Amino acid sequence: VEFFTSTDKISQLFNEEDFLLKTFSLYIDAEEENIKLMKRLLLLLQLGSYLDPVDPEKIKDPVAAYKLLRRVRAEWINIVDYTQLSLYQLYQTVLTYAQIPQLEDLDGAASGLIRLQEIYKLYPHNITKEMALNADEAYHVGLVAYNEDKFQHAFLWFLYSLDRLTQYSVTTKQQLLRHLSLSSYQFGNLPMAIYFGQQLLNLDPTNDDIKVLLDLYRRLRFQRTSNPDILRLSNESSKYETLCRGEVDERTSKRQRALSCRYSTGGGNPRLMYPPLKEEVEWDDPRIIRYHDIISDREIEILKNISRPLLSRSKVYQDGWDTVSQDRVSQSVFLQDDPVATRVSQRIADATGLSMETAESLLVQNYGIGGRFEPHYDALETGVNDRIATFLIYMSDVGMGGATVFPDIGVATKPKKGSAVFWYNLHKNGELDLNTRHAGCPVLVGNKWVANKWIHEFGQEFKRPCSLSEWE
Ligand SMILES: O=C(O)CCC(=O)C(=O)O
Ligand SMILES: [Fe+2]
Repeated sequence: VEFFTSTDKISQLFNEEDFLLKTFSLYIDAEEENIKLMKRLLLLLQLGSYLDPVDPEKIKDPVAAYKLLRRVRAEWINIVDYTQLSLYQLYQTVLTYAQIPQLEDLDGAASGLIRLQEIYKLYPHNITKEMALNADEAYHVGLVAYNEDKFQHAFLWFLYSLDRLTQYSVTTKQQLLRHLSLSSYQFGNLPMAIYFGQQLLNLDPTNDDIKVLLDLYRRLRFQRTSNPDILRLSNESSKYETLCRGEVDERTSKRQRALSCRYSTGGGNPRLMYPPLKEEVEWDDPRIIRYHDIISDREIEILKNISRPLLSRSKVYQDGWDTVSQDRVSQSVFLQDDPVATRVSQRIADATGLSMETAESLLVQNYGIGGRFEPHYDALETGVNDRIATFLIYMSDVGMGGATVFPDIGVATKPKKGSAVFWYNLHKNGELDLNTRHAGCPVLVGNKWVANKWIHEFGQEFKRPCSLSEWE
């Protein structure tokens, strides 16, 4: 199992740990019992050989020899049996089935922290407000950042680690100074690289490796002038990141405020008479509609419970393949033939007026540490029967972060439990609507559960007539 890509999986670790502790304790008790038995056996055998020692003289007697062979064999078979009683093998099997976080989980979780830091512009001490990392943990996060070529973030984590170094830390001051120097160099701040290199050399005058590096840095220093401030996080960021942080520009929010809200019965659909749908237009072009209270808390609980044991790492469609990607950190499952999913699907059909005949099964998703889905189109651009529309249901509120954002139009929709957003990915002429590019922002605090319904083109011919116009 993979843990870091689903907060729900991580919460299962509580049970897992409980199980591990209990079975370990049982195993020790059983082994203890076994050792007691073996000690008693040893005593008996020692006693037997004392009372009835092997007498070389007697061996000449064939009957005595026969008896001796029998006795020794019986005793040793007994010992072999006793030692095989050991539960070691069995316990090993239990351990191989136990779900212990892998190294990939630790690296993935660290990578999630770094992504949060990038998008929300956080310093290590902001991100670890409630719960401080110790020097070793911070060093690990720094190394992961370094390996991802995020040298400024790595530097800040190494500095944080240095600050927290104690006599109990496994990480050494030498390691940290070296990495502070290396990441400064990689980031292009040579004075800082030289400063930390020199500190290391003072501490460890025989370190030839750092002598060579220092020499290089000093020579480069005279050739290069760039001197970026490694201690300050830059203010530049993409539209996607700005939206994730909730910085919406004035024009967008004005236009958004001018949009409308209404109750709808889907043109007199009896299933929607009571209660009627609560529709809110979140954006006009492309039209993004929010449906409030489209799914009940009870239905949400059922969908989550069914999905929980079935979740696995989400993939992205790339060059004809579904592949695991850093761009999509979540776990998900397509729910087939589930009565609640079917009921929800019917409600989506009623709300949108579209046919669900060719739609995909409901996809339930849970995000992990820094869980996200980087900007993408839902349409797969396969040419035929593409994903004409998306119905995205929010099955949880999210403490902080986790908005769905559309960077090309500057719109962010916040998760609100029980509500959904709906939009067309394709124009009426079948072309991809380039403004529907969107992303799920990293989850900063809390759990994020969503369910997607991807609706396809076939079957919508009379429900959403196509157009020959270039403009629709
Ligand atoms: O989680 C979100 O807010 C967006 C999810 C999404 O875009 C998708 O699953 O295609
Ligand atoms: Fe999407």
